[in-house]
Amino acid sequence: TTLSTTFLGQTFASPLFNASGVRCFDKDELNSLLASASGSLVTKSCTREARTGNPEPRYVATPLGSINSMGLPNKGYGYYLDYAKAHDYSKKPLFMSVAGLSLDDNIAMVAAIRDAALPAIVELNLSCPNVPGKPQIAYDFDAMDRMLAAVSAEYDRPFGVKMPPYFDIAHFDLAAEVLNRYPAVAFITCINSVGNALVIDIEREEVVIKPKDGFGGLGGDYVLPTALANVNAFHRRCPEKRVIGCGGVRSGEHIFMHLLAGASLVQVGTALQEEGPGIFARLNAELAAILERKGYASIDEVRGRLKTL
Ligand SMILES: CC(C)(C)CCc1c(C(=O)O)[nH]c(=O)[nH]c1=O
Repeated sequence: TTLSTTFLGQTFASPLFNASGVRCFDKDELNSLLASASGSLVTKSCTREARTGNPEPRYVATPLGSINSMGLPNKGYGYYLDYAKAHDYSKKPLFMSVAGLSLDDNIAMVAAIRDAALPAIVELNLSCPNVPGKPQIAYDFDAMDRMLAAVSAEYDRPFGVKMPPYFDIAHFDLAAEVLNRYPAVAFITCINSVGNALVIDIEREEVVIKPKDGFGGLGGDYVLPTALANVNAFHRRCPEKRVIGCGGVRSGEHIFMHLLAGASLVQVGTALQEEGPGIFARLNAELAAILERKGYASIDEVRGRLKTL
């Protein structure tokens, strides 16, 4: 059996890599992912200028996952573009995550990435903030449409989008309708963290993270069924596009679920943060054992095979 697959014309020895934001802040962390058994790596979502992000504690692990309100700390897009220019693409493909604070910032960043003419694959973070008082871009369908029209006009190559979870069938329909207007959107990464959760420490009778009164994005075991639903919903609605699964992956079995639901590649967030890049060797082995046991020759045969009753 083989874990290798091709995606946007590039070869991946394993379908597994980090979720953007996790262990990918600077070149040391990125090089640790490069040295790991992951099939790829993605950079921390970048903004035009470097950001320190929110005050700590801003990430906390819990028995069932994690909560975070990092506040987009990053080195600025130039740092990650330099990393992408120096990267050896024969080792493994590289994704760049972009999360501009405005449409103009996204345009400026993707134009610079375009001009660098690299094999790097852009993942546009649509959980990026909207104007104050309005929901994140991906929850404001007109704003998402305008953002994708502008970015796809500027960035004349295939790219992908990182989506927050949706919870209403009508929202799956509306979001997919917008995405299907843009053939340049070649893949959809589902899901980003489940927004604005609240974790409470009863001994201290306190929240556990400092920013936003303790409200933050949820990851880990809590989100696996929601992640699988979003992967499958967009897999069904966007047959011309690929889906990257993200959310709740901690074992080979979870990866297999994402593949059945329609994922082509699979990202690991909370479990990678907690276990470290060594997790990819463990997950590759667990996934290969499942494929062997079930008689699958490759992960491509599993994709989208989920049966309904
Ligand atoms: C939530 C934003 C700060 C607008 C984007 C960056 C981001 C963050 C973050 O930097 O707080 N955390 C996540 O779990 N997902 C994200 O996409």
